[in-house]
Amino acid sequence: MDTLYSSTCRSPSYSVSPSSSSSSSINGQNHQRLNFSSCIAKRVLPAKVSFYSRRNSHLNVVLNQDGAVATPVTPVENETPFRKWKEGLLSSVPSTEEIKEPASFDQNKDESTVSITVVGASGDLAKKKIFPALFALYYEGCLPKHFTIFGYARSKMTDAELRNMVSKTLTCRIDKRENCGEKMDQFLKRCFYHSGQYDSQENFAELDKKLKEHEGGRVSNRLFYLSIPPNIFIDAVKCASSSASSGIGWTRVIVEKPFGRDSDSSAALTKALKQYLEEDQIFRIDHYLGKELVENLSVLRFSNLIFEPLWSRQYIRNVQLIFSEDFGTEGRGGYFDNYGIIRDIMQNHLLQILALFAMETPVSLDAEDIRNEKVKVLRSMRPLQLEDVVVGQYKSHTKGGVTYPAYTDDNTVPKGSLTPTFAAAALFIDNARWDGVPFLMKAGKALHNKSAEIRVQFRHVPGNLYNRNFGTDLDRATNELVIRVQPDEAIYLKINNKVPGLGMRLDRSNLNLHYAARYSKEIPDAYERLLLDAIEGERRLFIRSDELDAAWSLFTPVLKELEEKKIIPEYYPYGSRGPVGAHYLAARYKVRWGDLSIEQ
Ligand SMILES: NC(=O)C1=CN([C@@H]2O[C@H](COP(=O)(O)OP(=O)(O)OC[C@H]3O[C@@H](n4cnc5c(N)ncnc54)[C@H](OP(=O)(O)O)[C@@H]3O)[C@@H](O)[C@H]2O)C=CC1
Ligand SMILES: O=C1O[C@H](COP(=O)(O)O)[C@@H](O)[C@H](O)[C@H]1O
Repeated sequence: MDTLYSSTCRSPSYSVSPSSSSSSSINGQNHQRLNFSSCIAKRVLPAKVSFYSRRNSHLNVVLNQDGAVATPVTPVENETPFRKWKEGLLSSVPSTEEIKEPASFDQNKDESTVSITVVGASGDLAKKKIFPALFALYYEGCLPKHFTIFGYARSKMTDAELRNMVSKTLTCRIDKRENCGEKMDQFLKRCFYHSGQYDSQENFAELDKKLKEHEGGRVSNRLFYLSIPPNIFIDAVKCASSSASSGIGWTRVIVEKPFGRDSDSSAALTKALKQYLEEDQIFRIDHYLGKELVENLSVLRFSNLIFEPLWSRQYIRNVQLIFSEDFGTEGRGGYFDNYGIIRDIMQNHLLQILALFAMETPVSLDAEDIRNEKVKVLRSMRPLQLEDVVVGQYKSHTKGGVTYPAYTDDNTVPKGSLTPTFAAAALFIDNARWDGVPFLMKAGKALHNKSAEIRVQFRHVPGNLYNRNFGTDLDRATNELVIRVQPDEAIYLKINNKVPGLGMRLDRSNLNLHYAARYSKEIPDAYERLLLDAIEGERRLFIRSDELDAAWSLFTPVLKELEEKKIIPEYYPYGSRGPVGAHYLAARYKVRWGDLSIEQ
């Protein structure tokens, strides 16, 4: 059978049965070959994808490798999500956005525009990630025909100055360099700038006027990316929604973390956002969900028979989620000191990975089905205890004649700050699948390497015939699955193997899927995937408010305790492997950190 592709195309009027999973099963009479260059066609999705999860402004088709084959079944205007829901064909109520969307939108798809406004365009994230990701999408042909990008910030800049700033950060795909300079020029011509205050209705109304000029009377869809400090989120949302939202078409807002600093502040932020936006207009970004290997977690688990049966307390001894960076917080100390590593990395990135890893099989790949399962995991987690947390902070260290600073050497960090730059925690999911299995997390700045990985340590083989070949250290003989999220993406499984020869010597070897060796294509940056999803209205990789509440409920009590009791962090040298307390914590649950073993 052909590889199945699911695609969203721009032509109206046809829809396809999800069960049409091969060209032979497609109604013979009305085959149509569609020409399109939509980037989505290049994204392979499993056949059983929920075909109504995407916006009704797109046509979903079943494709073979070299093109699209669609069966016209029912005109799209008769198949709005609202109607499908009423007819019992959708499991969840369609979003207000979907209900509001005018029927004519589909017919005018080619004539609609998308305007992307980067609020805080002069800042670090915009330069480092957002503009380069937008260019990469353009480069790959993933942006709609009519699109405009606006930078918005207080800094005074002309369009030319913005373009100059942006151009310094653009790069071309290493696997496709042709016409790169030309593409950059074309992209930059679509970038504009408007200077304004974040709390000025007047300034946002000026932006609205400029956007309208570019939209040229077409159906206009608007995406605002809030790349600004959190204390000005609400002002910006208020002004954008009342003075610059789209009159016809959708308006969406991507909100960057941090989403509050505890349960109360997060709930207050959500409440304030919802004064101006519906939940389905809010796209809370966690860029780890856009990383290739994090997205692959569900594929690995749900489309390979060999993993899913092992995915429980019956076979898994412990799961480790490890994040480390080999640089400190220099330059971001002002932000970081108010948050610390638990809020910066654990409560969001690592916890999101844990939820995806541990969730039950969702009903479908629909955003709501996946998020429903994730939230169940988060709500099944045992409250985190202070004794299950270790905190550390890096101190100055001199190596090879170079002196690396302590966390508190940064001028923007208060002297004597106790903010953790390292933390380790033992978490438990009190449900039938994971009862008693420790989920260990570890995250730190200024460590010996930069990496993010998931390690799954399996149980011992009962009555193992080869036990005597392993000596006394049976833990070393257990299987371990490693999902290396970054750098140098890989999935490898440590197995025991006979060393070739006449004797019976065993060693541990890796069954290794090394991405650089297997795939020639460059892996897209997480922000590319997430921006594209936001443009398409795909919410699967964004955080829903109940997920956020559950994540904060887990960490808020322990964060409060750490702060109230003024727990002194364990100091570790810059560039080291972190505080020794992390080993004691793991040992309490009979776990050894996999990243610290000799053979990793
Ligand atoms: N940088 C990163 O790597 C990451 C950032 N984030 C989040 O993304 C968002 C943006 O981050 P980043 O670009 O680093 O932030 P910046 O500190 O660079 O701020 C972005 C822009 O906001 C404006 N700004 C900064 N401080 C204030 C202030 N006190 N009052 C009003 N405006 C201000 C400035 O523009 P102007 O003065 O021109 O108006 C600045 O260029 C934040 O929420 C951050 O937490 C999340 C993950 C990673
Ligand atoms: O959200 C954040 O992530 C970065 C790490 O992201 P990565 O994609 O480079 O791994 C981290 O440095 C930063 O402190 C944190 O706010």
